[in-house]
Amino acid sequence: MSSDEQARLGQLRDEIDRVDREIMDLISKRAECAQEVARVKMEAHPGEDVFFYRPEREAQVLRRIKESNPGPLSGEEMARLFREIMSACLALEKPMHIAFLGPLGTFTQAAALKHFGHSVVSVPLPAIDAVFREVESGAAHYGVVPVENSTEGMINHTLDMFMSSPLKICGEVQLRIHHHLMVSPKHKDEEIIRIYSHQQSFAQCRQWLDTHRYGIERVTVSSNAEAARRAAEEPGTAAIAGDMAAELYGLEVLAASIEDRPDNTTRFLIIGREEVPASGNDKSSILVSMRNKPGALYQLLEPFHKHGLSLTRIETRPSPSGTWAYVFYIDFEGHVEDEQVSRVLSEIDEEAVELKRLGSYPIGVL
Ligand SMILES: O=C(O)C(=O)C[C@]1(C(=O)O)C=C[C@@H](O)C=C1
Repeated sequence: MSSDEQARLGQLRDEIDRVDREIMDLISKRAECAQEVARVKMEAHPGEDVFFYRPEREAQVLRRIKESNPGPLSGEEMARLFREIMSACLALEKPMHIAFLGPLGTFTQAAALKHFGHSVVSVPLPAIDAVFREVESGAAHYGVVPVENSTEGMINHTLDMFMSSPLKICGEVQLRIHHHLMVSPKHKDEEIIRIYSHQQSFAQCRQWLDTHRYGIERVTVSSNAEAARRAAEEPGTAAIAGDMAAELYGLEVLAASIEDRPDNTTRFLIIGREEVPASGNDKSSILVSMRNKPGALYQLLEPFHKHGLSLTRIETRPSPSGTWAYVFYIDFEGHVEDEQVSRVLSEIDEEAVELKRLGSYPIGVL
């Protein structure tokens, strides 16, 4: 290294050290403000269940950061940094217990960390209904469950849980899903005779498997983290799973991003016990059952058209009790506090056998 280069780097690193100290002082000031916010909330609601996590406020903060970011870091990158700062500030107020479809290393865990940041207590559970129960009982503050995949469609188990659960949808988060074929470095010289994965992951990589690993036995297991765990132990096996599972079980990636569609994305819902106030850019979800008669679907959709509300999804599910002919799961833009939304809902209510409001929540920011 030339002495000129050394001198220049020395100056720049001194500058970086100075900036780091300033950032640290400012983050500490921000954390003290969050602690003060917690005191104010507790004083205002003595003896009550205080909601420290404010999804609408977090969405507003992250949106503002993205919009006002001067660069050169991208808006997404800057928002991710602030996501972690807010997560640490919230943990000072109250550490959040987040239940999710486990085990550790699943895409649902990755979605939970993307949404809440890393300063949370992770509660991996073996099934979607167990996540609902954990939040319903109050053992976890919030839950994270997958609801739809861009390649494979809806996750019906999650939709069906809302028919009986009192929980509300408090948020959504989308995750680009990259699947990798992975093996244990201990067994990598052996011929692969079996591949483990979750049924959804097999479906999302079907064409790649048919082209590149045709004829190898495919064994479906409960999650792709479980697939990675098995591949780590059993010689002659591989797993299809994501980065977190590869890291957790020390597997080596043989073929990366083998999903058939490059835009393969899963949407996850955040479930909780309380309703979320409007954030300024929100979505709502409802379950509606209509009488089995001609024009029922038209009657259901007409108020949305009349009041100019955009539907983002409509799904039909079979009724759990024989009394409902159809159950429609509907997502649309807007918040129940909006006048048009409350008009649409009361018009639907007049025609429906049952209307269940699942919640209004900020449109995913990250
Ligand atoms: O504004 C609040 O209510 C806070 O508690 C502060 C704060 C933050 O760090 O900005 C922390 C947690 C909440 O989820 C939202 C925002």
